[in-house]
Amino acid sequence: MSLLGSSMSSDEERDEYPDGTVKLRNPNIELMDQDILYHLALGSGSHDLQEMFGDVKFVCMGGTPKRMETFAHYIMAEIGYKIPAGTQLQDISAFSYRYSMYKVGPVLSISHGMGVPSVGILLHEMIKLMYHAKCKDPIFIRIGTCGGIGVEGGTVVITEEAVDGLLRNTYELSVLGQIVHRPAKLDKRLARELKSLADPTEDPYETVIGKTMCTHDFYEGQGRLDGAFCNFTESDKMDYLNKLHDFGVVNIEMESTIFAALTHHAGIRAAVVCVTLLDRLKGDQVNTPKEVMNEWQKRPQFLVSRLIKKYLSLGGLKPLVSHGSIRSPRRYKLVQQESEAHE
Ligand SMILES: O=P(O)(O)O[C@@H]1C[C@H](O)[C@@H](CO)O1
Ligand SMILES: O=c1cc[nH]c(=O)[nH]1
Repeated sequence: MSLLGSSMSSDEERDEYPDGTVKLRNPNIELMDQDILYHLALGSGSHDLQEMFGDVKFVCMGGTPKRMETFAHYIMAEIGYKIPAGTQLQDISAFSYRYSMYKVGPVLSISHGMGVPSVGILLHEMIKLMYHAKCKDPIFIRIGTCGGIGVEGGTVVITEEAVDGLLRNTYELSVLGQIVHRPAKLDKRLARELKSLADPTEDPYETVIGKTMCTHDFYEGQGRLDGAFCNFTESDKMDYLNKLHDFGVVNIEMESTIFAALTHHAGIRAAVVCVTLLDRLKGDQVNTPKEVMNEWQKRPQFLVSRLIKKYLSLGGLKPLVSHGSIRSPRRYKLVQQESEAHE
């Protein structure tokens, strides 16, 4: 059985080796002398990727470098991970000038930029990185922001299903001039587990679970009246947003379909957790003060940290040391079996 369980039914093709390492659905890669992960400033020939990343269990992604640097420092304190005195967390991908990546023991924290193409390039390279590093059962989580539909600003939304602008549970792309569809499936059990980690008595905000619509544009694509162009009326917009609401869409963002589709295609468990910056049924402009929004952006991080600590069974108490002991896959396995026994 895989280390952290699996969302795939037995009749589906599993894209993992039996030991839980990530298998690529691309026969070309293993025939190459080396694989350059260009946008990460890493490569299988230039770096010992297994030594650098072999212990990774959680790959956390979000739009901005600042958010992911903040998350790296936050999770470091939460899991009690120590780096040598006098050193600092380094941006591993700094020289790509594209994405920022921080490693905190078993957790990677990476910025993905805005929109499907940007996160798509990163996902290809991160999935290949997991393969080259022989990571076992990594979990991918997007920690994002979004617009809410019928929920207040500051609400945390866990995606149960990602749909595109036509409300299809799929990621569509063109390959060699042909339209290809990939199911945009997230791990429902992981989503429910995240929801169970919300604390309705302690958290001064709501955490909900529902459908997420992923668009290719922030303005017209999300039915905003305040872009540089707009050919529809306020009433057209409200009809559309109400239709989304009736369909069960709780939030709109710009990465979830490809995030769900590529992780599913790679047999990787994944979740999307976003905070709403506004309720789109009440307006279009994001006008909440920056300090408030910065606070809100930490809310998905709190939830993801609870999940990571649950899997590492730390409760924020047991300190980890850099490398060495943290790499024991056996320990992770025992912890997971215990937590499954309690479900
Ligand atoms: O994770 P982030 O906050 O970047 O996600 C959303 C979707 C777009 O990338 C961006 C639009 O403001 O925010
Ligand atoms: O309304 C919003 C807010 C954040 N991100 C989005 O994609 N849409």
